[in-house]
This record gives sequence, structure tokens and C-alpha cells, in this order.
Amino acid sequence: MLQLKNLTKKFGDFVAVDDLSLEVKSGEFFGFLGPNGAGKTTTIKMIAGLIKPTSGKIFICGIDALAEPEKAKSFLAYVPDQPFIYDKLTGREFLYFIGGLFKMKKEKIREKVDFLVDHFEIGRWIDKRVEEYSQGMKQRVIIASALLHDPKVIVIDEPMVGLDPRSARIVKDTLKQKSKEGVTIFMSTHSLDVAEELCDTIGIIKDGKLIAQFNASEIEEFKQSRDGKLESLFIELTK
Ligand SMILES: Nc1ncnc2c1ncn2[C@@H]1O[C@H](COP(=O)(O)OP(=O)(O)OP(=O)(O)O)[C@@H](O)[C@H]1O
Repeated sequence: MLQLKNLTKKFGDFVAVDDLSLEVKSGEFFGFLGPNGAGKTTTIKMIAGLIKPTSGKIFICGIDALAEPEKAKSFLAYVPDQPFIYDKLTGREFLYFIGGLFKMKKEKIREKVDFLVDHFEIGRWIDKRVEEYSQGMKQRVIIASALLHDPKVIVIDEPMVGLDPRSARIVKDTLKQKSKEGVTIFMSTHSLDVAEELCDTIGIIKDGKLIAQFNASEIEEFKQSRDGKLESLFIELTK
């Protein structure tokens, strides 16, 4: 599970994330929504250990991620909004490289790669260089690399951007399946349809502050009382 306690990030005088506290339980699928510049990516980068909070705490599976970053990261998968893969590697070489970073045994990596290539319908592309990949194929390999070490928490920034409907379906089904298996998912997205389809809980951030949090039945209740659209709730709260 994932816990953020009074998390704050300042860039100079500007407060990008402001005293943010939340908890996402094991198996919970949390959608992190908010207007442009609200602080979503900054929050995710702090969870992933890429930038240091100004103050506050982050716990990943109960491990203090600021005090024990290596241990916390062993439970975590992070999928950035603009993923980077070395262009000159093949998908397979990239997955072995990532498995190596997590100190996985070669045999275990091979087993997982075979499964993931099949699951994400990567096929023969796995042995081609990444520079030849489409955006969707890159995203499939990136998400496969995030699942390689069986993370307990997946933090994912805008997963559906640039994906065709089939790739998007595979990614959505995989994330939902993982949450059913007890993995905690923290996903930022601008797609209200995706959030509504996948998430158990939705948190809305604005100007660095968590301004609202709803579970599925609260969202349904709101929709029934208005025009039936999550979009109306989002626009009302973020105006
Ligand atoms: N390194 C930085 N230095 C200064 N300001 C920054 C830095 N990184 C982010 N910011 C500012 O912090 C605020 C939050 O940015 P962030 O990228 O977290 O927003 P976001 O919610 O992910 O937005 P979007 O939906 O547009 O991706 C913005 O005003 C941004 O300009």
C-alpha cells in the first residue's frame, strides 16, 4: 500500500504540491485527476524517488521511502508519462537490463519475458531495436518492464496517451487484473472515461492540494443527482 503524509514540494517560492495526504490500500485502484499544472507529475516523481520532497513523508508497503529508498523501490513500479528506452537496445535486451537492476535471476527473467511478450502481444518486435517501435509498442514494452519484478505498488503517469484502442485495452485490462491480484495502483490521467472505468477511488488535485476524494458509489450518487457525467463533477470542482 501507498501512504503520503503532508507531502509538500516547493520550487523556490512556488508551492507545486501543498501538504498532500492520502492512502491507497492494497488492491485499490486510485485515479489521480486534476487540471494542467495541478501537481500530479510532481507528486508521482516524489513517490518514484526522482525528486525530493521539501517536507512530508512517503510510505511504500510500510517502508519509509525517504529513509530507505532502495528497499521501498523494490516494491514499486513507476511508469513515467514520457518513458525513455535506449533506442539501440532490442525490447528483450531492455527487459533483461531492467531485470538485472532488480537483481532478478536470469532464469526468472526469461520466464517473465516469455509471459509478458505473449501477454502484451509484442511478438517478433521483442527482438527488434526500440528505434523501430511505434509509440504503442514502446508503451507495451515499458509497462512489461514495470511488471517484471512483480511490484506491489504501480505508479503510472498518463498510461493511455498515444495508444491505439487495442493497446489501450491490453494496458487497461492488465492494470485492472493487477489490482484484483492485490497490487496497489496509483494512476494519473486526464481521461475521465478511463478513470471511471478502472478506478475504485478518484482524488482530485488542484493548485497542489487534494480538494476532493470519491469512491465509486459516491461518484455514482453524484452522477445520478446531476446530468450523469463525471465530467460535470470535475469541471465544477476545478473551476
Ligand atoms: N522543476 C520545476 N521547476 C519549477 N516549477 C516546476 C518544476 N516542475 C514542475 N513545476 C511546476 O509545478 C506545477 C505542477 O506541475 P506538474 O507537472 O506536477 O503538474 P501536472 O498536474 O502533472 O500537470 P499536467 O496535467 O499539465 O501534466 C506547474 O506549475 C509546473 O510549472
